Parts: sequence; C-alpha cells; structure tokens
Amino acid sequence: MRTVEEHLARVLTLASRLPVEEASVSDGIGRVLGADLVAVVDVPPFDNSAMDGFAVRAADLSPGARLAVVGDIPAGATTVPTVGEGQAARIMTGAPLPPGADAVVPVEQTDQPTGDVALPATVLVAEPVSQGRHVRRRGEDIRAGETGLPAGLRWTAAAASAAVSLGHGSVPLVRRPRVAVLSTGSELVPAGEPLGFGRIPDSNSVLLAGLCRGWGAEVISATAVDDDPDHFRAALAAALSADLVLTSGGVSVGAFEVVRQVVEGDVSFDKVAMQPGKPQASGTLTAPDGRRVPMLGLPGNPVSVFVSAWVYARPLIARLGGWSEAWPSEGLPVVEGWRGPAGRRQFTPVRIGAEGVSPVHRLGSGSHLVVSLALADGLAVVPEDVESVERGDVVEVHRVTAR
Ligand SMILES: Nc1nc2c(c(=O)[nH]1)N[C@H]1C(S)=C(S)[C@@H](COP(=O)(O)OP(=O)(O)OC[C@H]3O[C@@H](n4cnc5c(N)ncnc54)[C@H](O)[C@@H]3O)O[C@H]1N2
Ligand code: MOO
Repeated sequence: MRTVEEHLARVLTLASRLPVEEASVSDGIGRVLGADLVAVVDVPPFDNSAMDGFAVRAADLSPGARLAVVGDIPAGATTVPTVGEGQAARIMTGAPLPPGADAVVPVEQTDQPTGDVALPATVLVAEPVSQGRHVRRRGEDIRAGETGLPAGLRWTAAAASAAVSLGHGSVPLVRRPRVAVLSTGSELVPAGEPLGFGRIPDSNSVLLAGLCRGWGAEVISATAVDDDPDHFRAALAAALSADLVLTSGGVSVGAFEVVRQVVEGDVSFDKVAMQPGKPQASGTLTAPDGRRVPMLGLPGNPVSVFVSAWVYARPLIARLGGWSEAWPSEGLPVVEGWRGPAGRRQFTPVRIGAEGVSPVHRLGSGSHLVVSLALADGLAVVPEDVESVERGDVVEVHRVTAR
C-alpha cells in the first residue's frame, strides 16, 4: 500500500496549470491572475476632494476668514472654476480640485449649513487648514505604468474592483478548471426519483459537483451511468471534453467494477493506506483531440468520495487552476473519542464545537453514512500508528466547511 503523500504526489503529476485567457474582470472570482496587471491610468486619476466643503487656497486663511464663493463643483464635473486669491469654490467628495485651490475645508468647519442648500455668495472659515488638507492626490495609490496586481493573485471581488480602478475591463486569468463528474453503479437512481428494490439515490454526483464548484471549478456535467462497460465507455468519451474527469465507484475488487474494466491499463489502480478511501484509480486518458485528460477514480462509498475528493481532487483542481494547493489544519482537542484502523491514516468527519471535536457518527469506519456526513465541519486526521483517540487528545483537523 502506498502512503497518502505518495498517492498525492502521483496525482499532482497528472496535470499542470491551464492556459491563461482574457476574461471579463467580473467573471473570474476564484481564478488566478495570469500576468502582472499594470495600471493604465493613475489612481486616483486626478486631484480630488476627500470631503464635502470648500476648495480654498490655504495661504488665504486666518481664523474667521471670509472668502468669495466662485462656483459649485459636484462629483463628475467636467469644467471647474479657477479659485483666485480670497476665493473659494463649493466642492463635493470625489470632485476635481479646481486650479488655484490647494486644500479643502469641510462644510462643518464653515458658517454654512450641511445638506442641500443654495450656493452662498461668501463662506466664513472658522479654522485655517494646511496646504493639501483633505485633498486626494492624483496617482497617490499607484501611477500609470506601475504594476498594480501581481501574477498569481487569486481573483476576488476586491481584485476585480482594483483592476477596474487600474483601467481594465478584461484581465488575463488562468482558465477555470472544467470538471466532468461521472457516478457509476447499476443501483443508482437520479435525485428525487422512486427507488426500486436494491436501488439507491445517486448522491455522489451531487456531492462531487458541489465540492468542485466550491473549490472554484466549473462543473460541465454531473451524471450517473450503470455498470455496463459500453455505457461507461460512451459516458467517459463525452466527459473527456473536460480538464479533469472524476468518477465514483467501480474501483475495488468485485466482479462488476466497471471503471476498472474499462480504463485499467491507461489508469492505475492502487491501494492507499487511508480510511476511508483505500482503493484509488488515477491516470490520464486521451481525448479525441489528443489532449491528455487527468482522471481520478474515487471509491464509491459516499464518505470515501468526500474524503478522497478533499485529499486528492481539491489539490489537483488547484494545480489546474494555478492557485494554492495548501490545506490548512489546526490542532483541536477531542471531546469524544473514537477508534481507527491500524496501519491506515484515518480521516474522521467531525463536528467542531466550543470545547473541541466529536465524530459525527460512531459506527466503526462508516464510509456509507452519507447523512451524518452533512454535519461535519472538519476532517480529523488520525495517524497510521494510532488506533484509539481519547477525550483530551489533540488531533489535526482540516476544515471542510469553507473553500
Ligand atoms: N473484497 C473487498 N471488497 C471491498 C474492498 C476490498 O478491499 N475488498 N474495499 C472496500 C472499500 S474500502 C471501498 S471504499 C469500496 C469501494 O468500492 P467501489 O469503488 O468499487 O464502489 P462501489 O462498489 O461501486 O460502491 C461502494 C458503495 O458505495 C455506494 N455508491 C456507489 N456510488 C454511489 C453514488 N453515486 N451515490 C451513492 N452511493 C453510491 C454503493 O452502492 C456501494 O454501497 O469497496 C469495498 N469493498
Ligand atoms: O476505504 Mo473504503 O474507502 O473504507 O470505504
């Protein structure tokens, strides 16, 4: 049996970062910036007021100075009056500072009322302000030509707003990984449909599709196929338009393991020292256009699918998308203990409470317990040489509730 690290290393050889393409700034949340983004414009683009008030010449001011008001400058103004000696212009936050003025006096520091009032003929300034006061200088955030955002940055709402401010409508982003999900099993029935004898709902395709979306992938298909090799072959051929194919089921040692029957040879079938998730298939398949498409064949038990997806599919998607593959964890105390298998690393679904962690179920390995899985906030990692976890022990826990 190989270790989790050995299998992860193998999985990560299956893919490399996808190409960069131009994308609308607002389309790319969760993707990665493919090249440094240079400012097209100065940010801010012009000197402007940080306050609603009066644009003045600081040198004109003494306590109680009265200035002649020469005009109004709302935000968006395209023409502005010049402010001469002894003069002021009423100005709003974000409006361009007029020529001649070098500071802004907030309206609260004048004899004028706040709000929607007529332009006064004069304004009395209570306290002088220094040059540059309440003025936001052109280019003080960044100057045109400078690098605003570094290549490799994960695209967020804030990154998109920065790119827009830098003057961009589209940006070079690494392509979003496209994943095809394929559940296998003649026992599977689509969501919400009646079950005949021996049938179960196909929960794995929904599980995998949702996880992949949460990690930033685009799911191009999520379907189930029965254990007829011809049917699986056809479904797989359709799935190969994706950047990654994830299958569930059909990888162990039974008589009807359809994934094994169809792809063994191209894809390798291995035993990994983990519980759940022992049988794992991994490799690449050739698409009709000649691309090598990575495929992970995850074991069918729902908890095995969940754990295998977090441990292997999540970092593989990250590698394709170009973002961090790291999976942070923290040491947390155990409130209620459980037992694990000797010689395999156990990933136990746990709830995280104020006092520490407890398993979501206590039925041995329980890799079929799909409903209690929904109550898990984390996966606790129990090392290979530990068979029993006791109250008060500290375990390493990966969160599974956030991206
Ligand atoms: N003789 C042995 N039997 C098994 C071994 C073994 O080493 N020797 N390993 C066990 C382990 S561990 C696992 S995990 C499973 C993996 O089996 P498969 O990947 O071949 O999965 P299936 O047999 O197709 O399904 C397992 C289980 O999961 C249910 N299932 C499958 N697909 C779905 C789905 N889309 N939605 C919901 N539930 C699904 C399926 O009905 C089975 O109950 O093999 C053990 N056996
Ligand atoms: O390893 Mo299986 O994945 O226990 O359920």
